[in-house]
Amino acid sequence: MAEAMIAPLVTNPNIEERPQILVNDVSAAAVNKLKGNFPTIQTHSTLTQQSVDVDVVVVAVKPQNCSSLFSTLQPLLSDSINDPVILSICAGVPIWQFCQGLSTDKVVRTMPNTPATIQQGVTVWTANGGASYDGIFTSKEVELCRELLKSCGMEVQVEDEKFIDMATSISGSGPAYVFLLIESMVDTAVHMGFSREVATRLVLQTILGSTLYAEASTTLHPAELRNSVTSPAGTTASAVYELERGGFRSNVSNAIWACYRRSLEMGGRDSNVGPGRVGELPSGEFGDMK
Ligand SMILES: NC(=O)C1=CN([C@@H]2O[C@H](COP(=O)(O)OP(=O)(O)OC[C@H]3O[C@@H](n4cnc5c(N)ncnc54)[C@H](OP(=O)(O)O)[C@@H]3O)[C@@H](O)[C@H]2O)C=CC1
Ligand SMILES: O=C(O)[C@@H]1CCC=N1
Repeated sequence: MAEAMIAPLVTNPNIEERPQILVNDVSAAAVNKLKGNFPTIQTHSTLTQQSVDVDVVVVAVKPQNCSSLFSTLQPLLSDSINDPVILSICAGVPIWQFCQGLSTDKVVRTMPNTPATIQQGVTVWTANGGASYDGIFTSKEVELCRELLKSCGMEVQVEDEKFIDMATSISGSGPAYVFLLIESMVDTAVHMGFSREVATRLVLQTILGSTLYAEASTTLHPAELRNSVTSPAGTTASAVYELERGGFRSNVSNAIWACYRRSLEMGGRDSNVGPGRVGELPSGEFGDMK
């Protein structure tokens, strides 16, 4: 995911002042791949003081690697001359764990997605403190984070951390649901006899065109757009009947709830939530997240 966020910073022609990017990754293969794709960035396989004397430290390790990263990063941060903002993209890991592990309050939690690679991502984010972050960050620091996230596409700032776990299940993991739909449609078209190339073109343009059409028709409910495709006694009605019979809507909904539960679970929270479950949805107010 870090690579998806670096790409627009290096390649977006609309960025006037390119930031200096230092990347640290314990995986030599990951470092080599990044260096190969983006020769202008600096890469290191061990963290150095130089890596943290920056404005923003983006933490993009897997959630299960956070505590080991914290033990290496914390001493460097306490010696840092810059007191950088820590911007996490880690699914599930709550802000308080970063504050505790890194001895800083300057933590921004985000949930980006991979279309960032082509500046078509959406990132949901919040700064520690929510609406009252101003005792923790300067407005310049918050705006710097916003600019960084904007380079990846759309950014949506939320005031309550609970929305980050929810966004993980919609926009963070969402591209995988769409890619699975693409794969299913293409494979069926190939099964029918289309070449893979034509099948892929038909499916991608159908999804892209439908998305742009829905975006241009915000006064219409998606059901109205669907109804306008569905001729009486026609082909679409037969397809939609089978999708509904197979539980399409509830499958999508169950998948999203499962994703959300996993995000809560990874943050050590009560994850027995959702339809038919007894757990309470997180209230999510800052200070109430532990
Ligand atoms: N993939 C996605 O679409 C999205 C991912 N995220 C979040 O982004 C984070 C990264 O996910 P993803 O990019 O898929 O994972 P990857 O495993 O591809 O990337 C993480 C990289 O961090 C390296 N690493 C592990 N420990 C350390 C350490 N202590 N210091 C430096 N580098 C380290 C890993 O090396 P090694 O492989 O050797 O462990 C790996 O190269 C996760 O927290 C995830 O929740 C958020 C939104 C979307
Ligand atoms: O699968 C994951 O855990 C990460 C977080 C959101 C998308 N990918």
